[in-house]
Amino acid sequence: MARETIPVTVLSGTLGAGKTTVLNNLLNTRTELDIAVLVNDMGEVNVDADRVAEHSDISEDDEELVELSNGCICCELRGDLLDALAKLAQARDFDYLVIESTGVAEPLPVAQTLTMGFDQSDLDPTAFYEETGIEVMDYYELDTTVTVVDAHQFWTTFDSKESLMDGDTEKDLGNLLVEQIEFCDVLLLNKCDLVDEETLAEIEEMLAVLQPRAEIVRTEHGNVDPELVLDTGRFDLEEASQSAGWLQELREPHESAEEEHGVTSFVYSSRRPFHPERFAELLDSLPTNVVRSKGHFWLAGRAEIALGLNIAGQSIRIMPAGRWIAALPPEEREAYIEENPELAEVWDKTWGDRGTQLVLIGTEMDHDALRSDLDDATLTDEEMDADWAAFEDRFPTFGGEENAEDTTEQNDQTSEDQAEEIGLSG
Ligand SMILES: Nc1nc2c(ncn2[C@@H]2O[C@H](COP(=O)(O)OP(=O)(O)OP(=O)(O)O)[C@@H](O)[C@H]2O)c(=O)[nH]1
Repeated sequence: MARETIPVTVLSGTLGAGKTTVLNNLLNTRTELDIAVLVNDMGEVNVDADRVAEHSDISEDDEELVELSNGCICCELRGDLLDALAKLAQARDFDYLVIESTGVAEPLPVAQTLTMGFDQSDLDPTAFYEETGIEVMDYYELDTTVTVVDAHQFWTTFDSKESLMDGDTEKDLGNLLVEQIEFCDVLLLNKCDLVDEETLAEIEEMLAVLQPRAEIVRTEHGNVDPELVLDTGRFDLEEASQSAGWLQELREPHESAEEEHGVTSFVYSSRRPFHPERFAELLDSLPTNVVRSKGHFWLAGRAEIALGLNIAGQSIRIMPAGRWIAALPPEEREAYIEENPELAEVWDKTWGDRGTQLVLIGTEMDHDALRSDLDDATLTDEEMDADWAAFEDRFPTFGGEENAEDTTEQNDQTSEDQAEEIGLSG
């Protein structure tokens, strides 16, 4: 069967969710596809690759089993990933590639690496690429991104403050889980044998709100019908990047009806700034049934930039979310408003575009109580007239807050780099 490009499935999922088990199942299930495998492991010894070799027809000496160890393919090994795949495609004939990423990998950068290659990405070209000019997209096409979710650990992951080191970066487990859920085409809810029906239904409800686009499939011991994860043609970078539930909710806010298991989402909007101390206290004591929150907010005393909020389980991250249009030099501001006439509708005479928009997703949330708590954290009429700079402010400050450049877009992919975990309670 002659193909122009080799389709690729990427398996993500937190540590121990069952990625290797799924992979072994795929390799052992009779399919007419000749599958090559790339396994990424953080350690020096690629344990997962050993287990794939042990449990399938692919041997470790086989060129169709590629190991990338000692790092993560979503960060420091991105260039190595491109090289390894290009070399693999040159050396061997096969129909399909499955990549098992480490439990700490973020799926978006892996997908970007595979779809953009060296030419369009910020990666330094490797010697192999300089020499051959061969790009990974010449051979491959990302077909399906799959996230394996551990049903047994699901709620505990959100309740814990555990984090893992990925190289020099500390990654919070709740955050990783949410990122992996929010960026994928298929969600495998694995380890269903360990969880009762009620809990499974509750998790499924949450998954569907966090990621409305993905197909959700229950599995036990990674047993999945290959047709659901191989050659589905489901992947689309643009769609996948825009598919997170919180993003859709921000675009088209609606009060979601309570489902059977109480999972809901809503958008909180306000045109008053938060009082830094009261808002910090509120975040400190946020009920644990708020599982996810995302958006930007206006903090009194921060006239230049919007701050971004990223809550996943117990992890709260604050990052710069872009410069207020109102804080741009007059000429730029006017040019921007001219290009975006819809801004006129929300423009406030005094404060311009400053305001707050947050999506909250959770189980059995009391929307009215949360809205009222959030309202109470905004400035009172009296405080509106006070000196905002005098308020106690525990929120992080960011480089360039005085003269932030080119951040008119509410783009948290770049600002995630500057994200700070706020140790509000500590
Ligand atoms: N009870 C039960 N155990 C499972 C299931 N799926 C996997 N396991 C077990 O869970 C453990 C972790 O599974 P792996 O497949 O290694 O998970 P992984 O995601 O590859 O783990 P890392 O590579 O360490 O991130 C193994 O002991 C599996 O046998 C399941 O559906 N039910």
